[in-house]
Amino acid sequence: MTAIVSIKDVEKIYDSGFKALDGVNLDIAEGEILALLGPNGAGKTTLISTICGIVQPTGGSITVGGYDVVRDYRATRSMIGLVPQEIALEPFEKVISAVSFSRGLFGLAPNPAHIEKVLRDLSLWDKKDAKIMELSGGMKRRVLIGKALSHEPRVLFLDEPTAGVDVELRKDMWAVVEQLKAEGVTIILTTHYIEEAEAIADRIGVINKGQILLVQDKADLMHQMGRKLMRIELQNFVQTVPDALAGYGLQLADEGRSLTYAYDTSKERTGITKLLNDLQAAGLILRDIQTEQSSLEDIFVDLVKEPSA
Ligand SMILES: Nc1ncnc2c1ncn2[C@@H]1O[C@H](COP(=O)(O)OP(=O)(O)OP(=O)(O)O)[C@@H](O)[C@H]1O
Repeated sequence: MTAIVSIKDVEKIYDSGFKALDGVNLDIAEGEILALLGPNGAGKTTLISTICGIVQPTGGSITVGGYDVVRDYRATRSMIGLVPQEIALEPFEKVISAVSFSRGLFGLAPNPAHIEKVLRDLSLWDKKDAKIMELSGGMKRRVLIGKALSHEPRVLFLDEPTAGVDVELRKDMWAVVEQLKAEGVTIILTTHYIEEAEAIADRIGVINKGQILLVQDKADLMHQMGRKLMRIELQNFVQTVPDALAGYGLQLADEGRSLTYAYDTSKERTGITKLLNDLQAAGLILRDIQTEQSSLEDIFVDLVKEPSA
């Protein structure tokens, strides 16, 4: 993997003494969409801010395109577009001026053709002369993306791009992200919405209390989610799993009143039919059967839950 962003042992202790990042290591591949999931206060914004050079890490190092974000700040910042969580726009400004002005901030010459492309891609071209105050919330968010894309960045950070946005607009936003990816932009987004990570990410990272708990290909996670658990309630109690059923990896539950069987729904053969026959042959009578599917949500909740005291 060619990493465009490389984060090594990054730590951030704020002046208050609070440790918001605690030894973060993460490589982000050129052209991927990485979703960072985490509960409130997990450190997502702090992590993005350190990569963008807005917050100084108190330990470790970060490179973007091979340049150090602290030492070579101007070089790295010019490669990055940042769409912040909060909408901070000048209400009386016109859409096209807001987006063009952002490009100027990076010391780049005007490029009306690029600005037009950005506005067209974001379906904002017909609103180019509208004042920001005349736009809907969803359009304002798209203006923020337009500003972040005005200087042709290679890496785009989207901090909670669809917080408080309705389902339809959320899907529009996902389509915009997909299109940017097709153009080769690397995208890192933070989100509270698990379905958002499921819908658009190539990889999913989970962060909690300043630590990365998991970074995995979405496809692998989905595979993990394809695992189901079957709980077989029995009429008769059993003390141990009968030898004849040893090959199934069954677990005793409910003090011998149930057996659980884990299987992979993505496999052609789940083994369920044979197991049910073998249960009968072993003299076990079934009272009920339930199945449970693990989801990304379960995985996420399991990862971030507080250990019980
Ligand atoms: N400037 C600051 N000084 C002190 N503590 C801060 C500062 N900025 C953030 N924090 C703390 O660092 C922790 C991580 O905050 P951060 O905004 O990075 O989390 P987050 O994962 O983005 O949360 P959310 O999902 O709520 O936006 C929080 O406990 C927050 O209170």
